[in-house]
Amino acid sequence: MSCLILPLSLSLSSKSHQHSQLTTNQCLCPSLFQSMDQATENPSYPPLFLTPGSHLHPTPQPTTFQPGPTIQVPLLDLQRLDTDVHLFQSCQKLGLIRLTNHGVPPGLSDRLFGFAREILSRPFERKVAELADAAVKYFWGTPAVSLNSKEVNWLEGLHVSVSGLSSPASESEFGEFRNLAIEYCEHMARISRTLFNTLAIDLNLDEEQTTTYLSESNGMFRVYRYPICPNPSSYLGMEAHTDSSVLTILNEDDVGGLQVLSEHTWFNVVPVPGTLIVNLGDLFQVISDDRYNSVKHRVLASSVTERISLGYFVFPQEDSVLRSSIYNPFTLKEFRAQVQEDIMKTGSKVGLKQFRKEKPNLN
Ligand SMILES: O=C(O)CCC(=O)C(=O)O
Ligand SMILES: [Fe+2]
Repeated sequence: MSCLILPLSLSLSSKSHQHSQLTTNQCLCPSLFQSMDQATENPSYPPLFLTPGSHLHPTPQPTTFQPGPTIQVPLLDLQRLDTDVHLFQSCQKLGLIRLTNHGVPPGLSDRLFGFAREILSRPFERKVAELADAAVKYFWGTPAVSLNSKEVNWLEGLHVSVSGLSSPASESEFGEFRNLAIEYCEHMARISRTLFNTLAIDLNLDEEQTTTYLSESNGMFRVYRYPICPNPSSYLGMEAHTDSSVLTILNEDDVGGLQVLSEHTWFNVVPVPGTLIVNLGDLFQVISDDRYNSVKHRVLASSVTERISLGYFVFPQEDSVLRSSIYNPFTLKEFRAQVQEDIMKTGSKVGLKQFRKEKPNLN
């Protein structure tokens, strides 16, 4: 029997999530009702994610999402990068590495995870009210604060720009969280700079490019919570995407769910405590003339356990022109504008294809 969830009106922009222009849905699927106890009347969950009986449940995707085989992510020691011949090959092949010996104190990560959990488990209405105009922004149902995705992403999160963290507006409610986030982002900046400087050697970047193609002050920090999902084969925690950054650093709890696409297969990335995952973003692919790969990834939803992860994204200087033999020159600002325009038009990110000098032959 197919599971019927009948949305009468569901417009999947982040605005529509927030104002719930959703009317009655009816779900006739018994298995969903069985999962109800877990997912359910959690007052901290966005109404969009409440149980099928809540009348606000969105339409499931037609595709089914499943765990895949496990991938061995190359493990690199941040203290030994110079001598680690595997760095370039690892990044080129998969676009993903695991970092050990990265110097982030375990206590700092633990406290940040603790705060993230505490803030996100506040009642939904409180999160919305407190974070409406705050430097720390709350979002749900979409992969990022300003992305109007056509898919429902089974997640909620906090978004803050590194420059926003130092603004006085972020102090009050989030004092302690903010202090930890500042300290954490300083570590992220150090790690991304160390990695980028090493990779820059292989890219033959000159001094100016090495400086301007990575701007630590232009970083972004997000905390994600992936709520329990009654029907995880029909929804993704985060939809498949490549990151728009130069580099992304992920720190996850032990729940798992991250998957990467390699040779047409979705592989599970199994959490390894104490390590960080680094993935290359679109802008790294550009400045490497496609020698390095911006890896496609996604996050599975879970019907059993909530998942928390921390994401740090680093970008070039806003007005720095990225040059490549394969792509037309563009700035970060132009790239972001194009991504937003594509999402508005098509419901998803088109990405680097838009900037290619020679568009791929579609025939
Ligand atoms: O939560 C995760 O592990 C992945 C997050 C992610 O892909 C992103 O923020 O772009
Ligand atoms: Fe991502």
